[in-house]
Amino acid sequence: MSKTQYAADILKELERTLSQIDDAEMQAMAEHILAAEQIFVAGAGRSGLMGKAFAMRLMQMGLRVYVVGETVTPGISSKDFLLLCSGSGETGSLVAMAQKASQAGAPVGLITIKPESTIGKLATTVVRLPASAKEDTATSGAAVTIQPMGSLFEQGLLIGMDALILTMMEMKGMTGADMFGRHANLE
Ligand SMILES: O=P(O)(O)OC[C@H]1O[C@](O)(CO)[C@@H](O)[C@@H]1O
Repeated sequence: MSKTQYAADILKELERTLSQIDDAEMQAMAEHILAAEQIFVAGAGRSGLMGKAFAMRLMQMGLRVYVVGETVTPGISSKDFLLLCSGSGETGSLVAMAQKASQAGAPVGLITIKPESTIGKLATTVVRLPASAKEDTATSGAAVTIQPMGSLFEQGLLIGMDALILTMMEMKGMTGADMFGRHANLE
């Protein structure tokens, strides 16, 4: 198949996936994030990279945000919010984080393919992104995506979380210009 046809097929998969996100779930996630004193973001591998991209935008919105595992990340408390990005909702390190945050009284948010997962059951608020999980692509996921492992979920995460940023900017009456002043200048 041609390279541009592959790209066109990926875009079709993404459009189908993103159009199934529930607006009310996105709104609830935005409200939790804006209500938190501090936001902690985590995900494994490529899901985590998308989480980091989201954390950058939260910082540029003027929110106090940390990526879990960084040297400057403090402890979580009940006034904070933990946002986990996990297609499967079963990644071991993230399950442990969700348990610890819950024990500390912090609400947990999850963006996932599987709201019924272990993390989904621990979470206070969930956004379902109906892509195909990395373990499914070898079998039933083939019907959902031509892409390997969690690619469709990870792409959906990036765009879905950018939509979440726009939602929160609207809620706060904020523009891109307001945020640009916080862009890194040591690059
Ligand atoms: O999103 P999940 O299910 O927590 O899985 C994360 C894992 O999936 C991958 O993103 C692969 O698609 C890995 O980089 C990472 O180990």
